[in-house]
Amino acid sequence: MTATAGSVCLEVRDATRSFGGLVAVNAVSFQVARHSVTAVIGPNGAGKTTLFNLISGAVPPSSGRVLFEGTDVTHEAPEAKAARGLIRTFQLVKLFPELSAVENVKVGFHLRSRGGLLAALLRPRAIRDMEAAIEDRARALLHLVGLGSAADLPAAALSYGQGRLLEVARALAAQPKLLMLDEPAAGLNGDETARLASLIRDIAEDGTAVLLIEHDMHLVMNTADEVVVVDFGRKIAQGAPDRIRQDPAVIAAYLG
Ligand SMILES: Nc1ncnc2c1ncn2[C@@H]1O[C@H](COP(=O)(O)OP(=O)(O)OP(=O)(O)O)[C@@H](O)[C@H]1O
Repeated sequence: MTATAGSVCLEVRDATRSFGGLVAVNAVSFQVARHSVTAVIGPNGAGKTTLFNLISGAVPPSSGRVLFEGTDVTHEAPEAKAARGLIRTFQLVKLFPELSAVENVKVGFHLRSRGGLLAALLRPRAIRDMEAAIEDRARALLHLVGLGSAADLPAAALSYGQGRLLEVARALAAQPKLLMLDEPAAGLNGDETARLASLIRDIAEDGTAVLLIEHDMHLVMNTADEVVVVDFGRKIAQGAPDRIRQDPAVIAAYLG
């Protein structure tokens, strides 16, 4: 399957999901380009979380397709998608509270490094080298998200906002090609949101496509290249933030 070759990282085609008589996601199609940030926005209950579940594999679609890097992954489990580089963080922070920040990030490496681990187990020297490389990389990622000085603190000692940033660092450890963020700014203060916005731009510029659900319009307008707007399960608009802000259908959805 080469239909999404080139600059497209993710393609969602006519994704549909019903729950009983309710069509939570209704024939939604869009693409996410490499090096780009795409935001999915919409009123409460519009279908954003269900759409994310269809893409990550947590919920199978009733119909439609999901293509990742040109391959049809519609019916793959979340773990298989993660191994391909489609990585999602969750709305709830699920960190290991007793482990240090750097240990939490190291957990992220194992989301994608299955084959290499067995080979390393057979060679103790290789394990030590690998562990040292992972430690260095984990500390570099903490530095990137602004938690360099908190590397050795237990995750339980971090503020809520720091915990969310730690979760992003852990997701980056898995070397995503596509990073899916569920409401990453929820619960963050203004400074943390500003740091997160610049971090998201850096991640995209480094080559990882970012797809986010976000209610914080300031973050959306400051980070997204492309905004997909859903309402009652349907895509009602798509485009650059400036255009979306003035779109009559979007304004009506939010006022209505
Ligand atoms: N497992 C489920 N069973 C039945 N209905 C569901 C299920 N999951 C979601 N829904 C319904 O699908 C619709 C879309 O929900 P969804 O959570 O995807 O919206 P959302 O845009 O993420 O909302 P919010 O912004 O409030 O998180 C809602 O009407 C919701 O009640």
